[in-house]
Amino acid sequence: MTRRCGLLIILSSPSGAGKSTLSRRLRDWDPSISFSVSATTRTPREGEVDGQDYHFLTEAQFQRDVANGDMLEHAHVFGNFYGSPRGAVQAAIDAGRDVLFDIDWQGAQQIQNSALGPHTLSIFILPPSIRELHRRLETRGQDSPEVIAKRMRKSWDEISHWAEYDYVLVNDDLDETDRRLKTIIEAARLKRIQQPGLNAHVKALHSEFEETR
Ligand SMILES: Nc1nc2c(ncn2[C@@H]2O[C@H](COP(=O)(O)OP(=O)(O)O)[C@@H](O)[C@H]2O)c(=O)[nH]1
Ligand SMILES: Nc1ncnc2c1ncn2[C@@H]1O[C@H](COP(=O)(O)OP(=O)(O)O)[C@@H](O)[C@H]1O
Repeated sequence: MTRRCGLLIILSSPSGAGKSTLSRRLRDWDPSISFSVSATTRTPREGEVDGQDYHFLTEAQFQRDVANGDMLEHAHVFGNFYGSPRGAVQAAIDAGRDVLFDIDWQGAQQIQNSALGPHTLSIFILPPSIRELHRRLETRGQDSPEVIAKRMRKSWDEISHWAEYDYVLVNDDLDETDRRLKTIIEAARLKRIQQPGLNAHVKALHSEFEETR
C-alpha cells in the first residue's frame, strides 16, 4: 500500500499574532503532530531550550548546513537566519506523521513550491488590530523595545502575504481561533490525497459490487 505522506501544516503570522501559542496548543491536542524545530542564528530568549524551541546555531554553522543542502527552506528574518532542518522533517514524513511549521512567508513559499507542495496546509494568523499586535509583543515581555519596534515595522511585510495561504484566521479570541484551527486540520486530514488507503478500499468495493450485481 502507498505510504501516507502526512500533512505539512504551515503557520505564519506577523510576530506577536499568536502562532507559538496556537502551535503549543495543537501539539498538546495531538502529540502525534511532529513540530519542526527550526534552526536560527538569533540569541535564545529567556526560557527557550536549545533543541526544543529552536536549534541555536552560529552563522557559520547555519551557512554550512544550507550549503550541504540540510535545510528544507531557509530565510533571513529580522536580521537573523532561520531554517527548517530537512532530516527531522523527512523522518516525520517517513513515519507518516503530520509536521507543524512555525515559519515566515518566505519559508512557506519555498515548501509550497517544492515536491512536498501538494501535502501542505497553510494557515495565516492575523491579529485583530495593529494596536493589539503591539500590546501582545509588549505583554509577552521577552523582547527589548528596539526589537519590538523592529518587529512592528516589519509586520506589514508579513501581513501583505496573507492571501497566499489556504486559510486565514483572525486571532481575536484565543479559544475560538484554536477551535477553528483544529477544525481545519481535521478536515484536511480527510482530503483524498491524505488517505492513500482509499484506493484499496474503493477497489474492494468494486470487486464486491461486481460479485453481487
Ligand atoms: N523561513 C523560516 N522562518 C522561520 C523559521 N523559524 C521561525 N521563523 C520565523 O521567524 C520569525 C521570527 O521568529 P521568532 O524570532 O521566534 O519570533 P516570534 O515570531 O516573535 O516568536 C517568525 O515569523 C517565524 O515564523 C524557519 O525555520 N524558517
Ligand atoms: N488571542 C489572543 N488574545 C490575547 N493574547 C494572545 C492571544 N494569542 C496570543 N496571545 C499572547 O500574545 C503574545 C504573543 O503570542 P505568541 O504566540 O508568542 O506570538 P508569535 O509566536 O506569533 O510571535 C503572547 O504573550 C501570547 O500569550
